[in-house]
Formats: sequence, C-alpha cells, structure tokens
Amino acid sequence: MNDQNDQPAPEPRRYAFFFDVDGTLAEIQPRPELVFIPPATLAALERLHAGGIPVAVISGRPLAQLDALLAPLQLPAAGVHGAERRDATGELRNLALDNQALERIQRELQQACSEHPGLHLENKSVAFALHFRQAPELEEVARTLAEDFAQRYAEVLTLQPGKCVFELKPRGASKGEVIRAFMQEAPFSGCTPVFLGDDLTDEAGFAAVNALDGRSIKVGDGPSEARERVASVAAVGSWIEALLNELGVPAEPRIKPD
Ligand SMILES: O=P(O)(O)OC[C@H]1O[C@H](O[C@H]2O[C@H](CO)[C@@H](O)[C@H](O)[C@H]2O)[C@H](O)[C@@H](O)[C@@H]1O
Repeated sequence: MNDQNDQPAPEPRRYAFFFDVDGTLAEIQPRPELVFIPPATLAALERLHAGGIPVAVISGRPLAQLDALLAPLQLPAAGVHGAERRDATGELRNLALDNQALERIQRELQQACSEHPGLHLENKSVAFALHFRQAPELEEVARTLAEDFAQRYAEVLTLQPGKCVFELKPRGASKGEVIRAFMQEAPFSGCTPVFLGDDLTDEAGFAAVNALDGRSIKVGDGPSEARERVASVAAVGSWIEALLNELGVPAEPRIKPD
C-alpha cells in the first residue's frame, strides 16, 4: 500500500490479526463511555473469528469494557495497555500489581483532580486516565499532575500519553509484550501478525510486529513506526471486509451440524 487512501492488498497467507479499539475499531467520542463499535465492523470481526482466523483486541481499556463493546462476541484480548490478558483458551494472565499502592494513588488522584472540575479522571483500578478532551485548556494541568504521579510512584506506574489524555499505566504494561505473548501461543503462533492501531500506546505494538516481520498499520495521520496506513476508522471496517472476501471466509458464521 503506497497511499493513505489505498486499501492494502491482502495476500492469501495465514495472518493473525490484532486490533486496537478506540480510534481504530471505534470512532473517538467526546467521552469514553459514548464509544461503540459499528455493527458492520462487529459483524466482520465475528466473521473473522468464526472463520477460524486468529484475532484479538489489544486496548488501553479494561477487559470488562472490551467484552461489553464486543458483546456477544468474546475474543482473546489484552486490556489496560497489556496489564490484563485473556488468552485464546480463556485463561487470564494479568500483571502482578501492588494493590495497596494503587488504592493510595487512586485516593490521591481523586483529591488532586477534584480541584480541576474540567478534568475527567477515568479510574480503571489498575490504571488512571486524566482526560482533558472536554477542557483543552487543562492539558498542562493534566500533564503536570500525571508526570508528578509517575515520578512519585515510578515503581508502580508509568506515563502513557494519548489522544487528549495522560494515562498512568502499570509499569511493565506494553502492547508489544502482549502481542509477543499471543504470538507464542495457539492459534496465533506460526502466523504473520497484523496490528492496526492509531495512538502512541500502539507504537510498542507496531515495533513488536515489525520485529516479527508482520504488518504494522497506523490508522490516520501522524508520525509512526507503522509501515502501512489506513485513512480512518470507517476505512478499517471496509479493510476487514475486503480481507474476508480475499481470504474466502464465508459470509455467515459456520453452523455446526447437530
Ligand atoms: O488502546 P485503545 O483501545 O485505543 O484505548 C486507549 C484509550 O481510549 C479511551 O480514551 C480515548 O478514547 C475516548 C473515547 O473516544 C476519548 O474520549 C479520549 O479522549 C481518548 O483518549 C479510553 O477512555 C482509555 O481508557 C483508553 O486507554
């Protein structure tokens, strides 16, 4: 694919697909709770999964939110930037975390953010997102707060900037690490990894996929380690559709005979 508006030409090889959620499968919304995955994209993901093609979602959101966004489809998934992971057998493989420290951080952050009503603190229990989309004038306040907490609690959390957000994510959480972990397990191992993402947290995933000689695909503009581009969230839906047809995946999920 040479041009941002071109559809990448799928090849009839065995791929494993990894999709970021916000900004990739779902349009960015004013607030996190307003996000949804378009029905056509959900249907295409279901078709991929039912067609026996390895597919997982890799997100900054917790697993519970990912399941709600994809319901009734339940996919292998990594949440909170890789701090949580559910493998293809359904087993949970989460990072070990210092819950006492996280509770203390949560209380302190709530107190600090209460002084800036325009800031939206998203509490993910094991990570915290300081959203300033509704109050862009608070970007520097959010940055300073997040940097201060990341410095004071460096053994527990690291700073993860994103779209109108500064997140504090568990130390060691990385989209690259979870993609590498999936790629060592069935049904992903032996496949060529393909990862689509749009934001800074996805760069670790792009680097991992590049190192595995896979396909790294950035959605939208901006500098990136990704080697290919898809123009928009809408184009991601059509991209999956085109791929399904190219790979000959049946239009309806296979129905098992009684
Ligand atoms: O890894 P992702 O699936 O892309 O998740 C990254 C973060 O996405 C969410 O925040 C972003 O999307 C919101 C809804 O569109 C938007 O309002 C916000 O400005 C964005 O930063 C989510 O709230 C975070 O928890 C995720 O980590």
